[in-house]
Amino acid sequence: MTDAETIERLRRIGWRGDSLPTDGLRLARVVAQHRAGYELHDGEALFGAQPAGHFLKRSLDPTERPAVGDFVEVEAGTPPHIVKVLPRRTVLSRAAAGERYERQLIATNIDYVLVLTGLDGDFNPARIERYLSLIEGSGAQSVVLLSKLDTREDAEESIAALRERLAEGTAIHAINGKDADCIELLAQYLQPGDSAVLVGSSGAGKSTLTNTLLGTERMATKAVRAHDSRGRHTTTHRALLQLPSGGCLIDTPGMRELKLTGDENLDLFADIEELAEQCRFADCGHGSEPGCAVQAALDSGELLAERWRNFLKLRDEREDQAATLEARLRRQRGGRPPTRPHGPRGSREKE
Ligand SMILES: Nc1nc2c(ncn2[C@@H]2O[C@H](COP(=O)(O)OP(=O)(O)OP(=O)(O)O)[C@@H](O)[C@H]2O)c(=O)[nH]1
Ligand SMILES: [Zn+2]
Repeated sequence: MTDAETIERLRRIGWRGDSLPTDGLRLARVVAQHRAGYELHDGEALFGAQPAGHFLKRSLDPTERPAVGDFVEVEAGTPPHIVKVLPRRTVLSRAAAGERYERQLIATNIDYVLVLTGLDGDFNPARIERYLSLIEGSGAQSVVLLSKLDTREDAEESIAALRERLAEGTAIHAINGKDADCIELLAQYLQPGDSAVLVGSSGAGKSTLTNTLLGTERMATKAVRAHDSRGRHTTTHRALLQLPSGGCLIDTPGMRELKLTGDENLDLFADIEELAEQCRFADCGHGSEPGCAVQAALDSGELLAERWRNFLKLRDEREDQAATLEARLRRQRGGRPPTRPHGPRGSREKE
């Protein structure tokens, strides 16, 4: 195969570079990670690989290890070894409090995260908001897809409420995942070289939409998938789907549901942060303190109670996680209190 052909193949699975590695190394994309190793795709076929020794050092920041979505340089061998991870253009990650505080990569080099929610019983604007906050800052663009439009006659109301709630300019499309019209509608996010992931809770319609996008190249049905999950080989066939539109869909178990834990970015609530800055006390708890701008906004209706509750929920989760982590670190240090980077906070009135 000529270099031009190899480059063409790699471009089709999302690579943006223009020169191939030398020294007999080849380029490939990580499409799945198993306990036993990595599953790679070179634009033509899948193959297994192991990480080179330097990726296994305990001292290595885990985010520097190969992750799903990465383009990597591979050394031939039995098995082949991943020797280098190329720079990432986007990084989807979440905070993980394990043995030590670390960031856990979900996927890299993803251009679009399609957040799918059914307009049926599954419809939950707060959950959509939390998905978006997880994606925010990753470099990937989020696209909200509302499936099962065909099952609702009054969907307009739900869609309008959601639009009102999400940041202006957020892409929102209501679809019937079984209808081939989706192909054209979503083509803008699945252009040649684009990488997308489809996330959403069970039953939202991810497989249905994937099948529609694949057209004739049908994906395994639910029954078949249950069977497939036992055999690694067949499961990995689904890991990277090249769509007729030219884009590719990375579909790895575990990514589909993008667990909503960790330090979701709170930037989506910038308006609330701004409000809080106007409170009289710098450490206002936004309860019954005099001069609380948040309470005033809630009273006047400027701030919706539900939005405020969502903000608190997200913040509490983050604080819980930080506290758990701190306690664990303290135990490891033998009970000494943590050293704080800043002094104690008192009730300071703002100047
Ligand atoms: N009427 C209608 N039904 C849909 C639509 N999308 C999905 N469904 C149905 O909803 C059910 C669940 O769809 P799936 O595609 O299996 O959902 P999933 O998100 O892949 O679910 P998991 O595999 O559990 O993660 C199926 O019975 C689909 O036929 C839609 O747009 N309209
Ligand atoms: Zn306040």
